[in-house]
Amino acid sequence: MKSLRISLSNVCLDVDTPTGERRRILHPTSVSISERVVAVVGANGSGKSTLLRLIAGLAEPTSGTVSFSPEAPTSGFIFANPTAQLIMPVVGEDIDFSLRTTTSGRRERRARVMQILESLELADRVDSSVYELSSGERQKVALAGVLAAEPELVLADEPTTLLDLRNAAEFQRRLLQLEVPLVYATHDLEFAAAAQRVLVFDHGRLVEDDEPAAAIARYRRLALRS
Ligand SMILES: Nc1ncnc2c1ncn2[C@@H]1O[C@H](COP(=O)(O)OP(=O)(O)OP(=O)(O)O)[C@@H](O)[C@H]1O
Repeated sequence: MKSLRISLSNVCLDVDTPTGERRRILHPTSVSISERVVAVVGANGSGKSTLLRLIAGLAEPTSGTVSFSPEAPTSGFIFANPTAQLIMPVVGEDIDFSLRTTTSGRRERRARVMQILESLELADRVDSSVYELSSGERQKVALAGVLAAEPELVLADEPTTLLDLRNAAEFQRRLLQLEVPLVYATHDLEFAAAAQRVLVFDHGRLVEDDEPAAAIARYRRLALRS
């Protein structure tokens, strides 16, 4: 696996509120990540998605820099709600669409789509509407779509929130076994514990950055304090 370092240097993000005020949703944050699997935890509204969006380039810092070494990776973003990211209405077409960035031959793509769906035990759904799938199945198709584009970095924002216990466990296992770096935000502390490093956010600030047990213990204290 290629090594990748993600560096945030004094990154701040301010947004305009509907009342015309400026609000700081990420306070100056500096962090350097080179572990393969990093989890981000924190209360609702603490800044987890903001961090992922900044890393993915979906948001621009108000000040500070986000940089990558040796170079900026192509990234795939997995959202909590897969319906938001499925592009095509039919399962096979959605994966085919993602494969267009890596595979030009139509027949070759079809074979790859079938191979991917077989690995997900969804081969019989190739011609189904994505809307007929269960949340778990849809999330698996969304992941397959993201991975089909062969991203060099995967960012996942609460990817198992909609899934039942079995599907969440299976989906988490798949994510953790990826061969590219993974940064994920989650409220599932068992899932967070499977990372190599955990970042804890609180009110738009990075307040802890440690190995999972210590970081999660800190987050529990913080969350249950009041
Ligand atoms: N475009 C925006 N405009 C205004 N406020 C925003 C915008 N994006 C995020 N925020 C605010 O920034 C704060 C942090 O949001 P963020 O989505 O990063 O939180 P989070 O930790 O991912 O929360 P959750 O666990 O609820 O998903 C929240 O208070 C949110 O309302």
